[in-house]
Amino acid sequence: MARPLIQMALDSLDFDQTVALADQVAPYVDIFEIGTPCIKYNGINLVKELRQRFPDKLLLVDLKTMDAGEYEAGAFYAAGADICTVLGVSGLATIAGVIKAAKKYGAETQIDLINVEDKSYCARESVKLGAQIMGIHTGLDAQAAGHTPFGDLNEIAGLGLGVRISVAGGIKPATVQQVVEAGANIIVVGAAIYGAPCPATAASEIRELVDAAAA
Ligand SMILES: O=C([C@H](O)CO)[C@H](O)[C@H](O)COP(=O)(O)O
Repeated sequence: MARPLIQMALDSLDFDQTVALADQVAPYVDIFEIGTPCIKYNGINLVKELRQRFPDKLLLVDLKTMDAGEYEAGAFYAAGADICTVLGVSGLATIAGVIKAAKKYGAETQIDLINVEDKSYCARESVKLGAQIMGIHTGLDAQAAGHTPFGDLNEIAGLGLGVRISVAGGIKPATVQQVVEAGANIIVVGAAIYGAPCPATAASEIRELVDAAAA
């Protein structure tokens, strides 16, 4: 099995704390995600800062675009994003716009399937348009209501779409093996790292667990 990537969700609103956390966990993760609240609060300068500080990391900007796909995402790809997210619920025209912007910069598009009613249909159509990553995502509010991403992950992995699958939504050490075995290629971790007493230690533990599960 190819080594799954670990994506660190940077969900703080504070610019300096975000950069400091990225510094701490950098040795253990593959992708820095600038989370939606974080990018809304800090804007494109944070993309430029992380791009400059971490030229070897993949940078995902969690725009969760809902409209004006090409126009909105284009600026973030231009600033150095390797991946931008677009909401599956936005519809195929907006998804196609983000994909068009990504292609212009040799970058990638992730479809966030959060709250999409027919996830299989959305995933299939998005792949036809050229999306490279399907994002299985149970958001923070849905997590608080007791939901998990595991059922959706099994559904989308079972389609055999030939694209990478990202999973997010309360992933922690105890659930790493389950999501790797279910077919996730990108493991997104936020609170289980940034909420730990030592984020670097927590990230290191997740790295070991991911690599062991994939071995
Ligand atoms: O995308 C996220 C959330 O919707 C806020 O934008 C989180 O970054 C994602 O859920 C990962 O964080 P955890 O669930 O805390 O692991």
